[in-house]
Amino acid sequence: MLVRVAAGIIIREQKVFIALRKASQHQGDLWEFPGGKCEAEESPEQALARELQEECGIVVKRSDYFNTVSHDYGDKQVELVFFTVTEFSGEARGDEGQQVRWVSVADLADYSFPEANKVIVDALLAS
Ligand SMILES: Nc1nc2c([nH]c(=O)n2[C@H]2C[C@H](O)[C@@H](COP(=O)(O)OP(=O)(O)OP(=O)(O)O)O2)c(=O)[nH]1
Ligand SMILES: [Mg+2]
Repeated sequence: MLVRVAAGIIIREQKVFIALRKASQHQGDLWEFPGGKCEAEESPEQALARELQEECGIVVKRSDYFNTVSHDYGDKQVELVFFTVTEFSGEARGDEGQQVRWVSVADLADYSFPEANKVIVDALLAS
């Protein structure tokens, strides 16, 4: 099963917004950049905007392509399209009951992310 996912690296005042995946979800109990699966006929940008509104309650005003990561989890193959989100309206929150946090880029090293995120987190830490 190959799924295409759009995820947002939401940045405000040098901090990044991350969310904890629910234990019951795939790659559960790990931190993520919020986002979700692209529906048929939906571009990654459109999926990103929809998912961030649903999961975090924000309206994306500016997103920029960051990187694409393909990863095989064995039970699931994902193509993750990451965007930075630097302008949005609303206050980012966990609208699906998920724990959320604004963390400084350097502190991302203290959080456990799914394996596919390693290259992204490393790139942010090096930036
Ligand atoms: N959103 C997000 N998903 C990630 C990240 N890293 C990573 O490996 N994934 C994987 C976990 C999942 O297999 C898939 C994303 O699925 P999802 O659970 O967010 O999808 P969704 O929001 O549409 O949720 P659902 O309808 O399946 O509940 O991508 C990440 O940083 N953010
Ligand atoms: Mg999601």
